[in-house]
Amino acid sequence: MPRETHLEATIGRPLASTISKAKVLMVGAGGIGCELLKNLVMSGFKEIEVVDLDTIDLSNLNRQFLFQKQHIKKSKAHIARASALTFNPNVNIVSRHQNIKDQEFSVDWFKSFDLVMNALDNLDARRHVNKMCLAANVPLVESGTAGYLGQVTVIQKDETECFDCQPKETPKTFPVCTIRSTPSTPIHCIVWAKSYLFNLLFGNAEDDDDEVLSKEDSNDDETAKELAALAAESQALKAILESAGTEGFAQRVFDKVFYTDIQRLRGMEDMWKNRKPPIPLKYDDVVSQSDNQPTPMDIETETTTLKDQRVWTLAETAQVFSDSLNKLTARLKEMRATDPEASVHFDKDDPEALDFVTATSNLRAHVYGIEEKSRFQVKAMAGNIIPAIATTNAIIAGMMVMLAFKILNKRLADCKTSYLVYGRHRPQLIVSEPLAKPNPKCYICRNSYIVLKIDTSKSTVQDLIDLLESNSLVELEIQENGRVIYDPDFDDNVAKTLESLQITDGKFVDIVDEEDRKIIVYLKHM
Ligand SMILES: Nc1ncnc2c1ncn2[C@@H]1O[C@H](COP(=O)(O)OP(=O)(O)OP(=O)(O)O)[C@@H](O)[C@H]1O
Ligand SMILES: [Zn+2]
Repeated sequence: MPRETHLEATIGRPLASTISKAKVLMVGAGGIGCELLKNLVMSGFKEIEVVDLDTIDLSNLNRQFLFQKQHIKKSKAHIARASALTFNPNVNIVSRHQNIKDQEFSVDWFKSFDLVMNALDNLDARRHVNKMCLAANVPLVESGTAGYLGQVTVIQKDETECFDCQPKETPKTFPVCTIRSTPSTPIHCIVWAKSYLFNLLFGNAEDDDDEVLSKEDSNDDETAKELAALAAESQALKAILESAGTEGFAQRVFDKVFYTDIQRLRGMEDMWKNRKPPIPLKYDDVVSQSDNQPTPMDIETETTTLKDQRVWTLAETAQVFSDSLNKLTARLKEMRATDPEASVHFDKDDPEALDFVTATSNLRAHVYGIEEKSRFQVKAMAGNIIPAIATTNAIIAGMMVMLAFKILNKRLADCKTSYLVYGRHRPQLIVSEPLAKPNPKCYICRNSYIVLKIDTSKSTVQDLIDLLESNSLVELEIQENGRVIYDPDFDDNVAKTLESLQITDGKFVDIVDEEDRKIIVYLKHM
């Protein structure tokens, strides 16, 4: 019996035929994507394109069942394709190991699909695909999971809410002074280690201004002074960096951040009126304490699990600090030999980076009398990890296919937003509600989209203004990704070419006219 017979019996021959001809784009081949691709090839889809920018990591294997140990470091998109084909070889899958934001994935390319399915893990990429699907007028099935929670919905231009119709919660930020001067919890120390110290030592100038630090408390005079002092402190640390690779380097960094800087802070009496002041720590004192402690050799002979799960002694922490600092600076030096702008970014799966952040956050916690954490705990906190659960992904991917059936069967009205909710006293696991109408105030989907073909290397901002004005749009304001390019009081850019302002093929430009009408122009270079 051919494979399709059961499907035709279940959903009817006409829909089975529509599905077999539909061209589907799946963005993301991670936790949800692996489940989804397996579902798609098993439920009659025959034309699938998969895009994922990442490679397979050991930590993916517990839930991304299309991947196995021998696939580590290989492209997720290509391996997902190869594994899915073993379930059903009669499917045409195109895999692309690329970022969905790449220019070649133009509006026209999106238009070539009947349906787009998002299996992504970040707001930025979701927002981009949302915009592209609106511009191309292609239905989008959007999904997401976090632990036991999950969600699926459908986005269709002019019919439903888009991804940006409702404001999204932005990741939590911490006031600069809490992180830099007055931490009181382990997460404050971890954020300091990961977002401040790590970037200062191994990043480049662009990495300095991290978004997790909010500037909201920098208004009053005292705070401004403190911020200036902190900036001077960062500069002094950068000077020590010149001696990277020489003997005593780790000790100099240690004494600078855990002794000299803390000593200065401790001298600010007002700061400690209602708080316990920090106690400066010297490298030599820690190392001389270590006589009765296990030597580094003892640590090495422990199993990785044990070393990960218990809180290290102060001497061990100092040892891990200097080892990881020396290894990371050596790595950076090697990278900069070929690219002077190179930097190392914190990655929870990079063992040396995690060692460094665990050691420095715990040394800081020690100085401030805050509870210290194991490497395992630091990994979860620094990586913002909510454990991913295979079952949640499987349920959500199943519901995505049901929505795909309805959309392709032209029954958008039957589609619902569904939430997977978890709670002991709730009678049901899945709660659904009708798709919401577009938010009339949405800046993204309530605008007109136009595609403008223009030579971006020759055309100037003035040419663009003339073109728009000839279409009766007057008193314009032009923005690109939040950057003001032109408004009636700011004409510095009018003579510049679009290309010189990095407004090139595939970019979106926002136009607001005198009546506050918004138009999103999608630029095509020609
Ligand atoms: N801009 C993008 N273009 C293409 N693929 C993307 C883009 N952004 C994210 N992805 C992919 O979306 C997938 C999301 O899957 P998932 O949430 O399971 O994340 P993961 O990285 O596999 O796991 P974890 O984050 O838990 O380590 C990832 O494979 C990721 O590479
Ligand atoms: Zn919207």
